[in-house]
Amino acid sequence: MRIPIIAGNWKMHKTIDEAVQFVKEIKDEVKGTDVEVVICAPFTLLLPLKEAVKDTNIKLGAQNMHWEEQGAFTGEISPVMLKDIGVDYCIIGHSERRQYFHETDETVNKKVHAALKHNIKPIVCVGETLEEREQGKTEEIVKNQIRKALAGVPGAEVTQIVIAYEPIWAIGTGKTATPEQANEVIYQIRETIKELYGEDLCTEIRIQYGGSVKGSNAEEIMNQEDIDGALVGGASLKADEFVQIVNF
Ligand SMILES: O=C(CO)COP(=O)(O)O
Repeated sequence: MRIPIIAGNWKMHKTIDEAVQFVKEIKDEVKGTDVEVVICAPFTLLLPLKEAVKDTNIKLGAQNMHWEEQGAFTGEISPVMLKDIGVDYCIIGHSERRQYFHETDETVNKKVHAALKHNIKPIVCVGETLEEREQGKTEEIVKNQIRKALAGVPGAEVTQIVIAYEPIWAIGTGKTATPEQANEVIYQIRETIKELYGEDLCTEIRIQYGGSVKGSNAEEIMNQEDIDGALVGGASLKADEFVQIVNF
């Protein structure tokens, strides 16, 4: 039985006051849910949010991390630092990081290993561009990203990982993949996990969809057989919209 996970990815948004206020507004509204609720916030908000989510069912995630524990890496944040705050999750390999900050399949893999070592659950993002989809390469691209992201991860740890399928053409564009399109690729991802880790583990691992998820389409997406949750960008910034998605 996979517990669905709905995670907000706030990207580069919100001040401390806004973040704390957001938690105040949603905490009673989401406490009855059966899904796991996560907010992935900018680094500056993690400590105040940790305090704000105390005694709630809301978990905390970061949006990136370095793979080293410490060192001369100006501007970076390590898994040790995130664990020190008490972060539960970290998004790894978001397409915006791949596109704007030179994240590669290799650095994604290093970060996945580092996160697992420090008991931070990685939310690993994969997804194709519009051009790749139009060329019929979606499956090949996504399967390849999965194999490289998980390289060297033992079966005993793989179910700690959450995978987020985020077609790049659906991020922030208002263009959602149809629930069937999303489910089809997520099914293929599960097949890849099956090839790598066998039948049991592939039915345990959670795979989210991300890309223009909002209150009005959350239910049809979440009702798909292989989709175990959502990674929500823009709509996770508005308290009422995020509550609606969590309570789909
Ligand atoms: O990138 C996303 C979540 O990580 C999706 O963003 P939007 O929900 O704004 O399309």
